Amino acid sequence: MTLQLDLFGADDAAAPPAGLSLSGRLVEPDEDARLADLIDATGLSPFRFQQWTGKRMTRSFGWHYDFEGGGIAHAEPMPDWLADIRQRTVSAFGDDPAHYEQALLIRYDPGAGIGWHRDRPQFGRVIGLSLGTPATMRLRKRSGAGFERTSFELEPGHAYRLDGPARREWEHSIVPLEQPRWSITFRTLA
Ligand SMILES: O=C(O)CCC(=O)C(=O)O
Ligand SMILES: [Fe+2]
Repeated sequence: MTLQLDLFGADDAAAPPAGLSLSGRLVEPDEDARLADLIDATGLSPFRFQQWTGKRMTRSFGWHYDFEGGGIAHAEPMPDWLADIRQRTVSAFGDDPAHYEQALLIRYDPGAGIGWHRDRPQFGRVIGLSLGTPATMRLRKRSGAGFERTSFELEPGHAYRLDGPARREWEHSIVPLEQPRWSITFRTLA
């Protein structure tokens, strides 16, 4: 797995964080659209956190993080098409697909993004597949009074993996887009 350094923004001061890896193309454009349809057909619901309702639409399989209760609980098993895409995506990074027990499907409609966060500590490594419009994932890590920052392109049909410092020390976010984007993220349990 080679890191595609040209995908990193030229203005970013920081080197790519340790623990971030990017795949090559795993999904061709015609299949990209088919996967987006399959995601939509699962019955997505607006992300909710306390009184906030996000603009992004989500559905979890395997395990579900309950933002109200603050823990994880079993969710419906992954359908076959999702287990197939997990096989392809996770094995591209040399990992065992069976270890990635959670899948989160997201559709970002125009105007929807995801704010600065680290994924919940109940989860371990994260592998994400991007579909639809290209986007930029921003990364930041506290450094003195400010932040060290970097970013990379989320190319449709390509995947990223967050482990080590990229997973545990850096926060990530995606700016709202004008065209829809879908993602499938797989997580191990911590
Ligand atoms: O859409 C993505 O690729 C990232 C989603 C994300 O950061 C999350 O669900 O924690
Ligand atoms: Fe995340």
